Parts: sequence; structure tokens; C-alpha cells
Amino acid sequence: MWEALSEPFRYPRPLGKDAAAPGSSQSGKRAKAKAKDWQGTLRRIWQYLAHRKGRLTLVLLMVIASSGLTLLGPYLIGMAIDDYLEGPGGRPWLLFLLGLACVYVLQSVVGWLQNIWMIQIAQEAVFRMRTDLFEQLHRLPIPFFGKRRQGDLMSRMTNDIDSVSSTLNSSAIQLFSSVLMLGGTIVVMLLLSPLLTLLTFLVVPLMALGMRWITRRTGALFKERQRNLGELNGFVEETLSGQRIIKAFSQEERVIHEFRKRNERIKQSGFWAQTISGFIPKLMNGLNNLSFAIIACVGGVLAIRGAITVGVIIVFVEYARQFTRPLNDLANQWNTLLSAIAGAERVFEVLDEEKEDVDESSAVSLDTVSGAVVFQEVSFSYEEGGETLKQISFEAKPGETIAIIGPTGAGKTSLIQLLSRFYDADGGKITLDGRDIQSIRRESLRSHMAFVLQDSFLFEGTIRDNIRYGKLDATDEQVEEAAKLANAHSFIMRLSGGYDRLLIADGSGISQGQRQLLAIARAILADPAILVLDEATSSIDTVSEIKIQEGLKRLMEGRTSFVIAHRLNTIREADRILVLKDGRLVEQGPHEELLSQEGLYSELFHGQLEQ
Ligand SMILES: Nc1ncnc2c1ncn2[C@@H]1O[C@H](COP(=O)(O)OP(=O)(O)OP(=O)(O)O)[C@@H](O)[C@H]1O
Repeated sequence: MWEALSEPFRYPRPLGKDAAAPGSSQSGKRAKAKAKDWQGTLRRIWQYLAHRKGRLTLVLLMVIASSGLTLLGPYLIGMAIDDYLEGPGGRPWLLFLLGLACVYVLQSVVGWLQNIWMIQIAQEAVFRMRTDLFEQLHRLPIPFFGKRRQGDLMSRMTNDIDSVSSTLNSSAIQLFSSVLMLGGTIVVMLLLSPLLTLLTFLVVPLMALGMRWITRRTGALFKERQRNLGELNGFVEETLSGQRIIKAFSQEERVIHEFRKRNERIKQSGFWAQTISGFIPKLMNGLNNLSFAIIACVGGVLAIRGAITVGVIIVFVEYARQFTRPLNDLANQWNTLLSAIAGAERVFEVLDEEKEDVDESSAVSLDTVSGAVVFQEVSFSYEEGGETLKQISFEAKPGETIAIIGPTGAGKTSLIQLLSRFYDADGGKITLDGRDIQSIRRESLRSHMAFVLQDSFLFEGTIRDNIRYGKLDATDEQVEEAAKLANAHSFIMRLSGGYDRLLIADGSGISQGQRQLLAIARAILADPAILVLDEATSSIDTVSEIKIQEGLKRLMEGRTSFVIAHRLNTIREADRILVLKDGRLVEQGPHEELLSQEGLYSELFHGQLEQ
């Protein structure tokens, strides 16, 4: 029966991914990542549950006890009725009723225990799954995030995990108890009357066919709904974080219209998934009533002929109901289960992505570095076919300042991404202190670097905490010292609350220049050997500008600094200027030398830079 019900259900393959069949010959990580099938997903959910085997055994015992008690109830009712009909002198039917009361009380207690324990196991499993997902999200490489919307990832963390959670809490146990009840009821029915049992079974093929028709359609719809939900969340996240731009360009109406369209898609898939799966209980009810009628008619005739007692008919009617009830339950739980599997699959999809540190077993950690960086014929592209950086070679001695300039899209940011190993080069070699950076643990490499980017991210927390992000164990004095060196101290002291001023929602409430000063303080506190700066293109008022320049100067002292430079001063004072164009390093050298070459640099300098 179970086989018959489960057989027709097949998940559609996820879009754009050719999933391998379970048990395919591929081995290792890729095979695991590709095996997108519902059985595999169920197996993995089971692994999360199996952490509490002892508890789980207890729950199983409770389910067995509860099923046994449920089977006992109708039997006692039938006995009591037969004894009552026999009239005085028969067995004390009141005793049966008393027994029945005990059975019901016990059933409630057992049900309650089974519920509590299962919720506990389920919550722990979901807790572990959620933790795994969060940890994984923080171990995935930057390119992964480039391909996905944040909101969709958020949706996996919330909606998808939630749907797994609610299913594990109740449906999983109900499914198991339904299967048990089904087996138990069939056995007792056969013992009571094989003929009536056969008649009851008449409806089973109809049920199987109906379920097959329904689940074929709903499986794909539930998956589509989860995907649509993820996409909608991605869209909402994007529009909320881009509020200023949306308002500035008066795009509210268009955004609302787009939202309506996406919301409509969820409504459609949700509507059809729920409507079609809503047929399940109706179908079951109809067939239930049909089997009831058959038993009542045939049972009545048999009783009149004296072949069976009235008590047996009543027991049988009750059992027939109990026989279809687990089927009914199974059918009802089916759609919850489908949406949970769809959710779990989306969670496992992220868990199966390759982590950033997957091949770092042989990599080393560096305690101290002097900051000598060499690029040797480095090539790189984001996508196959294109070449973002072509054969870049240069050298930065410890403490030198390297200015990187070039037209937009020339590859300046990409060069920095390679240095910090957010991406890895396709060809050539980058060394730090003579060691290939591929052989250095990413965490260790980045701990020797600090970044001051145009848009420095501030976390919710106090100003002090935000500066301390550069070095978590820094004392309050060290934080203030860094802020003073960064020229941030005076503005912080003018804020109400000073260092304890709470910044919310990515530091709204402080100016762009002030954010940069905080980022500089953060970097000073981190005290790295290598510094990466992305100079702001937008002009800030002169006083702030001078303060930032001073702060940066102090920060850059004694460190190898890579500056995506826009200010003439920075470029002039750099030890070496790298001029990029279309991914090629076309010129390099100090300002005067490049000027005298009268190439692209001198052209840029006399054109844009001079302005
Ligand atoms: N994540 C990405 N995926 C694919 N292509 C990318 C990605 N990031 C950048 N590119 C492409 O790589 C090229 C170099 O981009 P990069 O950001 O390094 O330029 P840039 O010199 O820093 O430009 P800008 O001065 O405008 O910041 C561009 O053509 C860009 O379109």
C-alpha cells in the first residue's frame, strides 16, 4: 500500500541542474551535491533526527502503545454491546465500559508523551540544521553570493527551515503511526471477518489511483511555490535595501507593480498546490462513506442470517473507519510532507555547495608577514571565455604604496579580489613574502590585511563595537587610541553617547565621511601588514577630506598599501602606479617616470586626473 502510494511521486529536477540518479556511479562531493531526489532528502532529514536515538526509540514505543490502545477501544465497545444485547445473566458489560474508559485515558497520556518527546527531537534536529546552514553560509566563497539573492538565502534560512520544523513536529510521527495503525487494523479485521475485510479493501485501488493523480501534480507545485517564495523574498530584500534609490528615481509604482506580479505567482502556485491537495480529504471521505455503506449492508444481511453478531458489525464499522483514517491522515500529511521535502532540499542544496576552505588541509598559517607581494603573469576571468585580467606582473616591496588606476571596468577591483583570495587566479602566481598565497590559509592571509572600502559596512551596535571589529580583544583604550589616530575621536565625542552611541541599520545617522573615519580606525586597530583602500569617488567637504587624508596617511605608514586611487595626491605620492586597461597592465612605475613615457598615464593625467 505504502509502496503503491509513494511510487508515483517523483520530484521534478531543479531548474538548470542536471541531477544524477540516486546511487549513480559518480563518487565524492559532486555526486552528493547532485543527488537531488526525495528519498535522499528524507534520508538526510533522518540523519538529523537520528542524533537522539534513545528518545526516538521511546517515541516509537509510545506510538506502538498508542496504536495498540486505539485498536483495543472498538473491540471493547463491540463486546459491551453484545453482552448488553444478551440481557441479564450475561457478562458484566459495565466492566467493559470501565475498561474502555481506562483505555482512553491511557491513550491520551501516551499520546501526550509521544508528542512532547517528538517535538523535542524535532526542535533539536531543526536547531542543528539551522546552525549547519548558517555556518555553511559563512564558509561559502564570495562567488557563491554573487550568484544568489540574499533574500532567497534568507528564505532558505527561515521559510524552508520552518516548513521542515512544522512537519517534523507532528506530521512525521503521524505518518509512522498511520502506517502502524493500518497494519494493525488489517490484521484484526481479517481475524474478525475475512469477507467483510475483502469488501472494505474494494476501495483501496480507487484511493491509490486518486492519490497518484493528485500527488503527481502537487509535488511539482509545492516545489515551485517554495522557489517563488524565495524569489519574492529576494526581491523584497533588494527593494528594502535600495529604498533610497527607489525613492530618488520615483520607482515606487514600478516596484509595487513588480511585487504584485511576483506575489501573484506565489498565489497561483500556492492556490493550485493547496486546491489539488485539498481534494485528498474529500476523496478519502467519499471512499470512506462508500466502504461504510458496503459494510453496513453486507454486515446487516450476515447478522440477520445469524452469521455474525451485531457487536462484530459495530466493531467492524469502527475498524473500517480506523482503516481509512490512517490512509486519510497519510493523505492529509502528504502535502505538508511534500512542502517540507521541498524546503529541506533547498537547505541541503546550500549545504552541498563547496566550502571556501575545502582544500586547505595542507595550507599554512602565517604568524607575521612583512608584506612583500608579487604578481607573476596572473590571469583571471569571472566566467569561462572572458578574460578580466591578463598576464599581470608587478612587485610591491614591504611598506610600499601601490596606486591602481585605469578606466572603469579595467579590472582594478578584480585585482584586489585576487590578492585577498575572494577569487582565485586562473593562471600565474601571487606570492606573499615569497610564498604562493594559494598555500596560505585564507583566514590567515586575510588576518594580515585590512580593507577600507568606499562603502564601509557598519553593524548594529555601538561605535566602540564597530571599531573593535578590527580586533575583537582590543581594550577600550586601544579603541580610542585608534580612533584618535584615524581622526575619528573628535566627531565621536561630539555625538551624544560618544563611543557608546548605538548605530542601527547599517550606521544610518552618521555621514559618509564619518563612516570612512570609523573604517580607518577599524583598520588601524587591526594593524595589518597589508592594506587595501578603495578611495571614495564622491567628493567630501574639504575639512573632512583633510581629516580622512591625515587618518589614511597614518594608517598607511609602514604597511604595503594597495590603493584604487582617484585622488591626484595619492597617485603622485605612490611608490608605484599600476595603469590598467581592459584587464592589461599597460604601464607601471612612479609618477614622474610614467609622465615622461607619454603613454596612457600621461594621457589620463593631463585629461581627467588634472581636473
Ligand atoms: N562578479 C562578477 N562577475 C562577472 N563579471 C564581473 C564581476 N565583477 C566584475 N566583473 C567584470 O570584470 C571587469 C572588471 O571589473 P572590475 O570591477 O575589476 O573593474 P574596475 O576597474 O574596478 O572598475 P570600476 O572603476 O568601475 O570599479 C568588468 O568588465 C566587470 O564587468
